[in-house]
Amino acid sequence: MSESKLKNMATKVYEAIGVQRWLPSSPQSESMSKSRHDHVNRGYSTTTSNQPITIDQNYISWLKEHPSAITSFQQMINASKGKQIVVFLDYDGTLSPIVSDPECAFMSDQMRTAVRDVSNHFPTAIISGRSREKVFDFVKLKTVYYSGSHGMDTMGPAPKNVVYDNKYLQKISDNEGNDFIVFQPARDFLSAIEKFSDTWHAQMLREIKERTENIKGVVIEDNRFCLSVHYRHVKNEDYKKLEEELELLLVKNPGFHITKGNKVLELRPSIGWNKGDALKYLLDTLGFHKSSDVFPIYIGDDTTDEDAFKVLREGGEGYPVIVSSSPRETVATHSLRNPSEVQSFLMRLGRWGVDNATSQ
Ligand SMILES: O=P(O)(O)OC[C@H]1O[C@H](O[C@H]2O[C@H](CO)[C@@H](O)[C@H](O)[C@H]2O)[C@H](O)[C@@H](O)[C@@H]1O
Repeated sequence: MSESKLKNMATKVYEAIGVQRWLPSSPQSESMSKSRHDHVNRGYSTTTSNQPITIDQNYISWLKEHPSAITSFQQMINASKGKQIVVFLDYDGTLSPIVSDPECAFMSDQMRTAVRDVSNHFPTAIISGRSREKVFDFVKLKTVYYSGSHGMDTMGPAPKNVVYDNKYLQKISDNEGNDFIVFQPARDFLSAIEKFSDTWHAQMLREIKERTENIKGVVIEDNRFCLSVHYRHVKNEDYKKLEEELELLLVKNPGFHITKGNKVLELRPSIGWNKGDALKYLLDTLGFHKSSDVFPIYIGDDTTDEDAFKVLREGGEGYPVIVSSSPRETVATHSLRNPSEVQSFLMRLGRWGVDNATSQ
């Protein structure tokens, strides 16, 4: 299927389900622009067990452009005044540390508590490259929206006043009678592929395995609407070969493209839908059609999170936060060093939610 056909199809999907694009227009507030240039209250060097830790000067300069979201917390709260805070989180590298085995990227109980406390006060969604089911298995919270396969498979507590088309957008209930919404914008694409013998990912998985069986260290992960090919354990000299094999695979499967993440190559259907689209879709579903009503916070560490940061920057509102302990090219305005800083930030936000609820 050609790329233009796929694009048309994606447009039709949006029209069919009545997705309104969330396109905020108001300029960046003064307090937000000011907070970008706030002094960053992180030590230039520090010590643990008498061992000096030197912080890279390039990182310090970068921090001035992307101040700590913890240090700037109060400015963020000021900028959100009168608006509903909505929290978006990436999973790997944000809520769990990067580990060498993708199956073992567990979330700590403390992080789970922090996310739960935040979700008790603010609508909260996790948008991940992994399959939705896998993220749920790690997080295990029913109060949160899950958007897997880079936003192509979204599920969460069913909001009121939503019109279901029972194809792309469905309502399901669990054994306890709780209602959930499921939104899969790439569904047409999957069924088109499914017309041929078995499912596309079964075919692709088989072919990737065949093509990469002689490359030591490759780990393939089935993320339902996307396939991840991990190369963290592949020797540098074998990387080129892996890339070439995947490019050859795309020649036979032109409806797919490759994106690059953290030591991972991802095969994705070319439907023009990314984490930024998922963010806009979720805001719309939650009833925030006007940017002036909402203050979205998005925290993520991956290149794929940049699409969501861009949505917030284009709107001039919200709070895009990159998780990185080294200088990185990013459109995020703020930063957190690692998942443990993400946890501190979320704990503070959860506490603020409690205080704010009791003071009202
Ligand atoms: O959008 P995300 O939630 O950040 O998912 C992106 C990919 O994350 C996972 O891979 C990354 O984390 C692994 C565990 O720490 C690590 O071993 C791997 O090298 C990283 O790329 C996940 O396994 C992928 O499927 C996701 O696409």
